[in-house]
Amino acid sequence: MNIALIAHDKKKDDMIRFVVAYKKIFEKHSLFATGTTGTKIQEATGLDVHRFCSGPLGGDQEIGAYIANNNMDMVFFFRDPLTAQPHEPDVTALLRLCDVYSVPLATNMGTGEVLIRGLEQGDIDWRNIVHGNTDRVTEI
Ligand SMILES: O=C(CO)COP(=O)(O)O
Repeated sequence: MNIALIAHDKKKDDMIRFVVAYKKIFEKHSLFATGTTGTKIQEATGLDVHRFCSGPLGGDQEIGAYIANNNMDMVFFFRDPLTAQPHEPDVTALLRLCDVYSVPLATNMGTGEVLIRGLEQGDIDWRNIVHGNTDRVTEI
């Protein structure tokens, strides 16, 4: 599965702890992230993560394009609901695309726990049907 990992600054520590805790699951999948989040995950876990631009510089939109092209199966986007983001329209657009394409999305660690366990026990396997025989990007 292709998995996107994104965290606003005040949620980056949560994201690192989360990926460290579930490294054994994440390492079986292709990981994608916005720039700073991806760098921190790589440093903390040694996992291979494809990094897009930083969120405020277009990274959310790049991940949105993957979703629109059926190239992203799951999104972990740990948002900071208490801090205004300069790129709020991009954030909203990414969340919207998850809903448009029914891509499983966790916006906090609580839901993230459920989603990652669901992934491991096969609850997200229906995404393989959605893929069909389209040419999917699994790595760049
Ligand atoms: O701002 C972000 C998501 O909206 C995250 O971007 P970074 O991972 O580059 O900090």
